[in-house]
Amino acid sequence: MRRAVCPGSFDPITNGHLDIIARASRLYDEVYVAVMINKAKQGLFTIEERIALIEQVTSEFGNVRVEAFHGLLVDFCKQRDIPAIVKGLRAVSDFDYELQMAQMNNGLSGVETLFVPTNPTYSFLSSSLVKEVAQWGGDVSHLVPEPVLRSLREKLGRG
Ligand SMILES: O=C(O)c1ccc2[nH]nc(Br)c2c1
Ligand SMILES: O=C(O)c1ccc2[nH]nc(Br)c2c1
Repeated sequence: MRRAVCPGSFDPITNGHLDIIARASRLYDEVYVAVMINKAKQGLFTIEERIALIEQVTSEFGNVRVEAFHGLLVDFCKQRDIPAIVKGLRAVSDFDYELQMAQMNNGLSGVETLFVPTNPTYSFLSSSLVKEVAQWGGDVSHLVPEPVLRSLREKLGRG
């Protein structure tokens, strides 16, 4: 059983994230989406809301499991026998940090990181930008899945 993990905060999941997860789900038998619990940062969506939204929009793939985690990603991987991390790369600016993390994770545990070039349509996309635009009433309907759009509108009363 070939497993991979797509880690992130997913606050909330965007079409860019969903594209990476969809492509990973076609490459691996089982894909874990690991939602990072970050006590230091109060997100717009709770961990439970993020997990529910991800489960809703990935259920059609049939091989995606969504779980919260805190601490080291390599420990999450070790506990579930996951040898590969799959991450999207939007631009060269992502690469510096991602390379450092990949080398650290591989050094710590042997877990490999595979990079998927994002669909150019989503190169500019991030959760924080979506939240920023939505809270000022901008149209993000083409940037997030429908259930996320509904939740954003409920939370922000706009967008
Ligand atoms: O949600 C995040 O924080 C986040 C960050 C970086 C990311 N790379 N690939 C994916 Br999917 C991804 C998700
Ligand atoms: O949403 C973000 O913050 C974020 C960051 C970095 C990312 N790389 N690839 C993807 Br998809 C991605 C998403």
